[in-house]
Amino acid sequence: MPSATRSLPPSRKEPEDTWPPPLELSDETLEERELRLEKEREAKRVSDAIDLALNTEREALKKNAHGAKILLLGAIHCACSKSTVLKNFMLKFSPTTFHAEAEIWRPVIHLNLVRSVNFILNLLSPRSASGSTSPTANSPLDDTLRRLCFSLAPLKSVEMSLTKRISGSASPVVLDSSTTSADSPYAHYHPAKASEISVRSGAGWKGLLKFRRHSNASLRAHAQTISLRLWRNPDVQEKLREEDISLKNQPACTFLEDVARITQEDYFPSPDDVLRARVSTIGPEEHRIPMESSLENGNGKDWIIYDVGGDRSQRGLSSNILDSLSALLTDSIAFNQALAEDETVNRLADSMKLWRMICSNPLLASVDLILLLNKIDILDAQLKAGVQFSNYVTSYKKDLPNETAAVSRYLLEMFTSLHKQHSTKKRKMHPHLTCAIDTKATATVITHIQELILIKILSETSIL
Ligand SMILES: Nc1nc2c(ncn2[C@@H]2O[C@H](COP(=O)(O)OP(=O)(O)OP(=O)(O)O)[C@@H](O)[C@H]2O)c(=O)[nH]1
Ligand SMILES: [Mg+2]
Repeated sequence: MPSATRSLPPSRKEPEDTWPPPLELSDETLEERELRLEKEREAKRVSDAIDLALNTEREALKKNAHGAKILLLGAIHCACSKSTVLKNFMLKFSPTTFHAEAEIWRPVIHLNLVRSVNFILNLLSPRSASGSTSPTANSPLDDTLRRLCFSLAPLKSVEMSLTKRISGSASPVVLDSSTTSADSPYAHYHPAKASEISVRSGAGWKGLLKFRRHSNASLRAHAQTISLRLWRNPDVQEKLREEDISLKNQPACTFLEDVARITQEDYFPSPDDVLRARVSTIGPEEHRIPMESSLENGNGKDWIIYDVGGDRSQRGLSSNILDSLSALLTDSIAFNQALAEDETVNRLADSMKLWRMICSNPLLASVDLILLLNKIDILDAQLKAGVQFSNYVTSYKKDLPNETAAVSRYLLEMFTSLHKQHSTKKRKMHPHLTCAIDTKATATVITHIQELILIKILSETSIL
């Protein structure tokens, strides 16, 4: 028989560190009490071991983890704002680095300007008889324009030397309308078809530009002629209208408005200039964005953005980035343009196809999706200019308003419903309509993305 002794002697106290605090069990025998305490000590040992393991894991995660990993998706060579979105991230999170690098964009901005000028000169020049597609082919160039073309002819070699500096080769990787000869099939400029100077991924091309400040003396010498006699020349503007060319929708071409400012000897590119500067990137890139303010991201870690590139049929995802926390599709709302590589495919339709593929990709099933539909400013300008959205997107009824608010709502509904239909698991998506060259508006969108991602990081590291 077990001892019948029941209550504890009142004088005996539990040690202070006993966990959990003793229960007052007046009918507990001494043996039962010992047994209970042993069980409680064991439970505490297990609980402490779990806490220690969790803390060690949390610390290891904090040490090794990056602030966030983002997979940047978007068609290549579509000028769908991938690089511009990246520049916005850099400006927001790493303003000192952004400003330090601004100088590198100076020759790019000058090249953008020179190419716009040479494109116009190409358009005005008399074409060779064979293969010409220009309406100016048969009309004699008036004397003033001829003299103008002659006086700006040296800019061809300025373009070549800038191209060489930036891409490392005198001829661009891909030719575009501004540099093509008169009988080239590109003699007609079309924004969707215009390929541009391209640089290979990596920071190599920036390295090339870092240490040598290029002289823009030749460009400066022609600044007045470019601005007053060419760009503000009503005949030239008329010619562009006849050809149905809107350079104003090409941010890199809008440097024509700023010739005097950007050709000054001490010109230093502003953030807006850097965002408008255009150089096409080839190949996948990994961008590490250091956080300058640890307050901004909570733990001061670098953010890594993978621009995985891809093509229309397949977007390769490598296994080492599959644990990426978020995927961000950046695309432009190009409802009235065709793909450069296939004239029969509408770019908006292609964007939707890509979005469908991303939503249904099993590898991304658990990844948060963020959608940035860019160039809302161009959409707005086109609708205001009378371009009918319903002519290109036939599911948009003709009696619906041809206005930015209604069209944007419709676009968001289309992308949201594709997400719902094609996601294999239930998850949220975060859509935004943006103008990526508007730094202020984009900063707000990035703050929103940042909050989403930080909540996710914190919950994954069990801090929340
Ligand atoms: N108006 C306007 N222009 C934009 C917007 N986003 C980007 N751009 C401009 O469009 C051009 C192309 O943008 P990028 O960011 O270089 O496009 P990308 O997707 O990196 O293009 P690739 O490197 O060729 O694949 C640049 O001159 C940008 O300044 C926008 O929202 N509105
Ligand atoms: Mg790019």
